[in-house]
Amino acid sequence: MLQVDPIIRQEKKELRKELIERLKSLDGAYRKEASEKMLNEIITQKDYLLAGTIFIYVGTEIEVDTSLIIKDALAKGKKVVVPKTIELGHMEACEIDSMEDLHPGRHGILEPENTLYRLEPDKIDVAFIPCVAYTGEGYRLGYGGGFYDRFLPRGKFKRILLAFGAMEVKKLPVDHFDEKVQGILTEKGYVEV
Ligand SMILES: Nc1nc2c(c(=O)[nH]1)N(C=O)[C@@H](CNc1ccc(C(=O)N[C@@H](CCC(=O)O)C(=O)O)cc1)CN2
Ligand SMILES: Nc1ncnc2c1ncn2[C@@H]1O[C@H](COP(=O)(O)OP(=O)(O)OP(=O)(O)O)[C@@H](O)[C@H]1O
Repeated sequence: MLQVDPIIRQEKKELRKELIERLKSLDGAYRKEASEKMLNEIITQKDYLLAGTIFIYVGTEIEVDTSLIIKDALAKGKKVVVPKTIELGHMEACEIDSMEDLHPGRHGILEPENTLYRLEPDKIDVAFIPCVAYTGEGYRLGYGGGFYDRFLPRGKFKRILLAFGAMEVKKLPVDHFDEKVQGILTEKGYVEV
């Protein structure tokens, strides 16, 4: 069994609550402008340019509007795979051909209806990862499902966090199973960690 430190778990829980509130309170105009800036950043980012297959989350109302990037990637003939949740903590990467392949699933997150077009994680070149908070060192805090901590070790793809700069924090509680990212893309630009 995986050992979870109860103190770290509690710290994450409290921080998550606070940061989800911060995420919700971001101004709509900031969200829109930042999402557009992220598209402009990404289209010049080397890993994205070279990628044949990208794994990218489908942003909700409060997250980055990743539909801009999804459409750009599809228009450029890249293979686009997105998360499809199977059960708590387990997601698979499924290919889409257009935004119309997406339907509301758990928590209203848009996802493909079935796993018919599932792709092995080792076929992914770059993964764009969500968070509710991140540090400059590349640690992230998600909604607490442990989805990404389990998924990321299944492939050797480049891991790029895609988030609002407003969600950066100085420090996060880190447990032994927490997976880091290699790059951070925000509206302020792209940095490697
Ligand atoms: N846009 C987007 N897609 C994403 C994520 C994300 O953060 N953003 N995820 C990032 O991981 C995964 C989905 N995250 C989820 C997190 C929680 C639950 C959920 O059902 N939670 C339960 C309670 C969980 C618990 O018991 O702790 C619930 O709220 O009922 C579902 C999906 C994959 N897709
Ligand atoms: N590799 C793993 N194997 C088994 N369980 C795991 C693993 N990683 C995380 N977990 C479980 O998932 C729970 C949630 O982890 P954590 O709080 O780090 O999620 P998160 O990073 O916020 O969420 P997400 O990855 O879904 O965005 C942990 O308490 C732990 O029980």
